[in-house]
Amino acid sequence: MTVDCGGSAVFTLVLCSMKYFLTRRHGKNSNRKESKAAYLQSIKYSSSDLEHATRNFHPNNKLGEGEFGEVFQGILADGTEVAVKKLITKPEQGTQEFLDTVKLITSARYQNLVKLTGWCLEGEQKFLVYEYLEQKSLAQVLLNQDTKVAIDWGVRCHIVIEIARGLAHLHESDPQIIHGNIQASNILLDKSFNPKIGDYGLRELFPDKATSSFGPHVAGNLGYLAPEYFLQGQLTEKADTFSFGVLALEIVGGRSNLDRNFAQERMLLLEWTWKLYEEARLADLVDPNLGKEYSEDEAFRLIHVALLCTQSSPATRPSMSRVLAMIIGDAGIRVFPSRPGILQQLLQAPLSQEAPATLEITTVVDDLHASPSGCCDS
Ligand SMILES: Nc1ncnc2c1ncn2[C@@H]1O[C@H](COP(=O)(O)OP(=O)(O)OP(=O)(O)O)[C@@H](O)[C@H]1O
Repeated sequence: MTVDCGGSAVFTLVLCSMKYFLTRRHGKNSNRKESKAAYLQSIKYSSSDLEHATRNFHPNNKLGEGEFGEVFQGILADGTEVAVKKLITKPEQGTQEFLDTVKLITSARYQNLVKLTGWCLEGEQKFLVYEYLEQKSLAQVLLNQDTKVAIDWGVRCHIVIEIARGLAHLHESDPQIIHGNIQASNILLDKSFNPKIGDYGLRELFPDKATSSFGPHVAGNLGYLAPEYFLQGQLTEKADTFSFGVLALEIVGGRSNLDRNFAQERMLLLEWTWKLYEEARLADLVDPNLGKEYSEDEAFRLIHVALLCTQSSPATRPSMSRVLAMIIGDAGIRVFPSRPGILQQLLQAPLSQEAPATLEITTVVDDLHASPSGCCDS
């Protein structure tokens, strides 16, 4: 009897605590939703705010143009410097999709990601407002002959490590975000050369911007693309790993993944790296501008990891958190890479110094589509 009575008291107590816990959790969730909605409202701008900020989208304020639209430098009414992305969207791309994208981007907030500080939706006009990064993009400071600056070895290592950290964060966030377009122009640098990944979360808004549709813009970035993504549209986090590997080699080498100023065998960075790896001449890959001011151990480690990232088969590429651990020395590198992704081989065959890359690649892929056997498994 006593036991029964105690049992039912315990049962009631358990029920009450569960009810209390669930109510609190529900309360917390709805509070979180409300505060998120309030936050999104607080960073909403009108198009006239942005016109004011960018001097009516004056050409002198234009920072550049990418696959998602033009980017303008602006100063908001409170004096904050921003970069305003004027999205090219189709009328059928609805309000909800855009708002979902804004939510997704704001949810992924992290120190190594370019922060979204505002948005604007008016009719068919859609804008994203980002923090302004003073040093602009890695493509400008590392790869562009006219705008490049000297970046020492320590800073290069810092940049590679922080990009890896940012990508690992995107891949492990809930919901997962696959970038799909990691390249030097999407890595922005603040005044202390801390890198931040830009253009994340936009792939969902532009699902038809598959990289296999050729535009002159896309063709310029082909060297970053994992073969399975380029040829079959298979986008997983391992496609980002591949692009990261190519980017890491660019940072070590101080050159673009495709540089027609070099002789044929050096034109494609990934092919050239593989050749040097096989011949045990990895020091020849390191940017000659660094002279002897770099650590050979660190450079070889980075190159080794980059080759693992660019393996043909996505399954054999490491996750980004593993990549990070290997780069910073928290995990050993126990695997030897084999020849990297097949796309490089496809590109190399018809590549010449004069012909435009788009046509050459289209021809190669047309041939592949005509052939009955798959190419990515080989
Ligand atoms: N937040 C920012 N701060 C400073 N400059 C920026 C910022 N965002 C973009 N830019 C500049 O605008 C240019 C265009 O950026 P955008 O992201 O639209 O295109 P992209 O990176 O060149 O190409 P893609 O669309 O293929 O990624 C960049 O190269 C960079 O110089």
